[in-house]
Parts: sequence; C-alpha cells; structure tokens
Amino acid sequence: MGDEDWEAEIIKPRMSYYVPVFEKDRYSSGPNGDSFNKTPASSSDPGESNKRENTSTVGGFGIGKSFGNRGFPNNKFEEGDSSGSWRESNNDCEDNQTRNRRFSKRGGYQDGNDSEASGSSRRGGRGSFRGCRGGFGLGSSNSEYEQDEGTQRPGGLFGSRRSALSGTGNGDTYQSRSGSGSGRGGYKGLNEEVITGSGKNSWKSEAEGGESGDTQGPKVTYIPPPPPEDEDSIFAHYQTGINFDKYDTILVEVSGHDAPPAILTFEEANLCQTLNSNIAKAGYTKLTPVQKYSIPIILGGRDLMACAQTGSGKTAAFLLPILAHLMREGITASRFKELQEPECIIVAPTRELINQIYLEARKFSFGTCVRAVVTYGGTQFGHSIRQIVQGCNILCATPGRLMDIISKEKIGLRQVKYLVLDEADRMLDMGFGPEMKKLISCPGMPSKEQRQTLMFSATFPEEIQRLAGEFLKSNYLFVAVGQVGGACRDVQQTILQVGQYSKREKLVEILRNIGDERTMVFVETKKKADFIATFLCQEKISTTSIHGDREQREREQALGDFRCGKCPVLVATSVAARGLDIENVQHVINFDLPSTIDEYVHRIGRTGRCGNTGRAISFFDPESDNHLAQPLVKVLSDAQQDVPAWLEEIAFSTYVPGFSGSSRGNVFASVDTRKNFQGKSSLNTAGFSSSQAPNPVDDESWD
Ligand SMILES: Nc1ncnc2c1ncn2[C@@H]1O[C@H](COP(=O)(O)OP(=O)(O)OP(=O)(O)O)[C@@H](O)[C@H]1O
Repeated sequence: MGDEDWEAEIIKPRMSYYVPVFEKDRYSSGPNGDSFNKTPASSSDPGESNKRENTSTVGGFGIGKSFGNRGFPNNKFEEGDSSGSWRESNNDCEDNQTRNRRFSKRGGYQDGNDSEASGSSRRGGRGSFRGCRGGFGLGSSNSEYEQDEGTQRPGGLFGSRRSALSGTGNGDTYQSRSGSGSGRGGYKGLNEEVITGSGKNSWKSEAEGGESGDTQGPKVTYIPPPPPEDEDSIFAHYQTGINFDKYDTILVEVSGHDAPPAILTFEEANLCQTLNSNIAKAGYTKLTPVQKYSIPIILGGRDLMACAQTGSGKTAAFLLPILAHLMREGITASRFKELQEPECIIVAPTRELINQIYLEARKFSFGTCVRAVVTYGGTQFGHSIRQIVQGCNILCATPGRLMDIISKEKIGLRQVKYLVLDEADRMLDMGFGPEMKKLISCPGMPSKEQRQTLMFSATFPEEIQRLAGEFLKSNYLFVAVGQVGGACRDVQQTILQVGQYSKREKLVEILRNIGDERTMVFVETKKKADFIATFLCQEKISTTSIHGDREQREREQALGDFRCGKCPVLVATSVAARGLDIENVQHVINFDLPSTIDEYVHRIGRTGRCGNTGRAISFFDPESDNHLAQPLVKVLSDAQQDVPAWLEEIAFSTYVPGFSGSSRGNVFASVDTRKNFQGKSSLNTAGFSSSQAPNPVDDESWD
C-alpha cells in the first residue's frame, strides 16, 4: 500500500482492525512481566560515589549518514497529512504536553484536531470543549480532564471516531471492531470505558455519571487486575546498566537558601530498618545524584523542585524520604473510614505512570503500616472508592480522578503533608495547571506554608518554573542534575532526514534490523498509531499500541504485552512519552517528531534508563520539523552526540534571533529561573555536599 493510500485506509470503515491475543494471568508475574532479573542486593560502596568518569556516549550508529534524505514525493498524503488529513477529533492527549504550547510550527495542523501531541493551534477546539464543561476560566483550557481521566462525556463538541485498533499479538489476527463508536464525545464502545456525565461540571461528572448514575451514559466498569502480592513480584527490578556509576560525574546545581548537604549513601539517610530492607530488596545499593540531593532536602522539610535526566531515579528520590518521614512521625495504620485523610498526595499526568508510581510506593512501604492507594481515570469509580476507604496514607492519582474523588468527599485534605507533582512541568502547564490550582485551593488543603510541595521532572521550562512559585514556599530549593531539560547521555541519538512518504519503508527496514529488541515507536496522532500498528502487523512485526482512544483495559494489556516481550514493538502517542519505566526498551523511534523539544527528551528517555544504554532514531521531515532543528542541535550537542551537518544547516537557516524561547516550550531552561533575581547558586558534582546560595531570593517575585 502506498503512502498515498493512508488517508483512505484510515477513514474507510473497511480498515482491518485486530484484537490482541490475551494472555491469561498476564499479571501473575508482576506488572513488569516475568522478565525481570531478580537481582540480589549487594553491599553499597560509598567510595564509588566519588568516582569521576568520562560520560561521553557518542557512538557509531551511522548517525546521519547511513540513511539519507529520501525526498518528498508530491502525493496525496503529503498534501493532506499535516494539514488536516488526520481529521479525527483532538480529544485525547492524556499526556499531550505539546498541545499546550502557544504556537504550532506544524503549520498544517491548525484545522485538524486529532493529534495527541497537537500544537497549541488546536487549542481553540479545546477551549470550546472546556467552555462546554464550565471549566476553569482559562480560555485556552482543556479537555485534558476528561481526556486524562477517561471520563468520556457525551455531548462533547468533539465527536471523534473512536479508534478501533485494539492491539495485536501476532500480527495476523484482525478483527473489525466498531469503528463508528465515538470516543470522547460519544459512546466509547464496548462495555468498559465509557462516557459519563453531561460535561456540565468537570468536578463531578465522572463521579456522577460513572458511579452514581446521576447523568446519562453507561458506566466505566473496568477494574484493573490487582497487582501481584508476592514479595518476588513486588521487588522485581531490572539491573542497573554499565553507565550507572557515570551518574556521579554529572554536575549538580542546587540553588536556594540553606540547602542541606547531599548524602552519599543510603546509610547516611538514616532510614528505618524496614525501609533499608526494602531498598536492598529492590536492588538499590547506591544513590543516584537526584537521590543524593533530594533525600536530605525533603527530610529537612524543604520544598523542592528537582530536575534530573530521564531514568535517573526521581521516583525513589521523593518516595523514600516521604516514607521515612511518615515512619519517623509514628504513622499509625489507616483504617476503614468513609472519609480518608491521606498524608501524601502524588499526582502524575498519565494513568500508566501513576500506576507505576503506586507500585513503587507499595514496594518501598512493604512491611510498614503505610498504605498506598492508586486511582486513575478509565477505571470503575466505585472500585477506586472501595480501595480508598480501606485506608489511605499515600494517594496516587491522576488529576481529574483526584478531583472527582475529592468532590465525592471520600478524601479529605486536612492531613496532607506532602504534595508531589511528578512530571511537574506537565502538571503545571496549561493542560493540568488549572486542575492543580483547584487542588491547592480545595477546602481543607493546607496552605503551601503548612505542607511540603515537591516537584520532579526531566524538563522544566522557565515559564513553568515561574508558575510553580504559586505552589511552593518561597524558599524552595532547586536541584538540577546536569542540564535542565537535557537528554540522557546514555541514549545514542540518531536523526535521519526522512520525508513522510518514506517513513513506513524506513521504519520497517529499521525494525527488521532490530529484530526482537523492544522498541517504542512514537507517532503524532492516535489514528496514526492505529494505522502504523496495523501496518506493522501486516508486515508480520508483532506490534501493539497505546494511545488515549484505547480503553484502559486495552492500554494496560498493550503495555503488558510489550513489557513481557510478546509484542516487542509498541506504537505510542505522547501518552507514553513520560515516566514509563519499562525494562529492556532498547530503541525509541520517533516516526513523527513531537512538536516540542521537551517532548522529544521525554520520549527518548524511555530507553537508556538507570545506566543502561539505548538508541533513539528520529525521522526528521523538513516539511514539518524545521522548527525543531535548532533545539535538536542543542540537545544533541549537550548530550555529546553527533550532529548531522544537514541539521545544523537547517538550524542555521531557521535561526530565530534571541532564541531562548522556553516560553514556547522549545528550549529548556538552563538554570533555576530565580537566578535571574538572586544571582548565584552552588555548583557541585554529585558526590559532594552542596554549599548554599549566598544571595537572598526575591520572594516577591514568587508570591
Ligand atoms: N539508586 C538506585 N539503584 C538502582 N536502581 C534504581 C535506583 N534508583 C532508581 N532505580 C531504578 O531506575 C529506574 C528508573 O527510575 P525512575 O523511573 O524513578 O526514573 P525517573 O528519573 O523518574 O525517570 P523519568 O524522567 O523517565 O520519569 C527504575 O527502574 C528504578 O527502580
């Protein structure tokens, strides 16, 4: 099938869809499948943390050479693709970081509304939807709430076609499913994930429609399978890679007043015995830089904004000190109560990510009386409530579901001591920011002076840092491990110039070379994810897909099939770009480049984690990606990667004077933005204690 047939294939109902081959007991070996190495804990070597090694990971993968420019045949697909051929409604974007940007360089998308990673030019549509739901008074705002939480409400302005692809197991099995069911705007199809509520009230609609049935629409009935309870599964982990020790050579910058010194070993953290035992069982013998700095800061009661490269252990960096603190304070087992009052709330932008964080919280709190609970959209509301009322010290939630639960008065906020925003830049951008603001102004929520607020991400655009001031105490500390927003150096990055008509051919060529190694293929739209997954299956490449139009059950199954290696290729939209920690992902392919460089950094960070090496190949289409040339050159060179000459040329020819445009999400901040006001910060390497920033913070800039 030629490229020119794409659109036809996509919109015609005759398109073949397939269902995955379900594996019974897929979760029996743990959420991470059964391929973990159960690494015995080894003793920590504090001395190692002072090692200094060269971190250059530039490799010879034929960067920019072996695959040339394939030209841009002038056919139908080219005309249509970026300018509206993908006419599916823009109704997904669970983790659609880029949709919130204020401009779109993908000029063709202004009218099309289907992209999961859409540019802000599509925000108009979202604004309408928001208006319909009586949103948060930001004209720009978003349907993320519905989008993220799976509370698909009827009557939306986006009556999208529901994506029909259901994943695959063997590349041969196809089954037509109702392609006519609408997604967010109408009946979701099947019998699980559903549209609830009328969209009249973003706080209550899921609860009302999904559970109480106050509003029309079928209920969300999906109940995720419980994670395994056996200790081996709980502590299953993969091994750190050969570059793990090189983390110590990364420069760490701490800014703010009176930062406590970094710790070098877990022992120095003075954690309780159970926690230490859990850390050992998890195979952690040595702290990563973000952990060395964040743990004492959090234990010291300080607010924190921490930025560290993908896959470098940010989750444990906040979980461990929170748990330690709770234990030290003599937390008592939380009991069955209709209104639970958790001590800690953790929010993250996607369902799969928050579930992953929950599993980490469960792991580290194993054997303690601390009870972690997870709740996220696309699952039965009543199930969430039942989990919560049994006791809840740490609530892990996606934002929309959290607000629903609060509105149902199942969660009280008075006891909240810790508020954690993982992927904080995403949580504060125009997508989730209004939700977060609502959260901190909920009745009962302790003021920022009364709680500890912790923010973590690999990227922190300056504009978001400024917004964060509203959530953080003015004396918060900022930890930057390496370049803020920089890519992980353990990922070998290759940028290929590939026109859109050649992409599929090139993809197949690469995947055939890769063989069975686990590969994530990122595309820009949900529909395209379906299409490419279908196409790869036709090519006999076992592929599954994850995106926001898939039901939650399907998404979890896709992830499970990918994790366990049943489907070594996962085609994904931005919904899988952040945070997901999947063993053995050796390759990331950006079939479509994202709209922003931050998104690129997160996507390629699905490989090369925890000191392991990985490869990322990105198809750069000069017809649509030129705006990324400049930031890409920067990311590549900062990560000591080869920069193709042609890319430099494009970057030069598209040079934007005064380019520092983090406000548009295209360049990352290089520093704590407060430094504009305060002057200096301390500069350390990971193995050494931090000194303190000498100059006062201009508090007025932040409150
Ligand atoms: N000190 C440690 N020793 C060994 N393994 C660790 C350590 N800290 C974290 N890990 C492991 O490293 C992997 C990546 O950690 P994590 O998911 O927290 O990264 P992250 O920095 O949050 O990444 P992202 O930016 O993509 O969200 C996980 O499998 C985690 O269990």
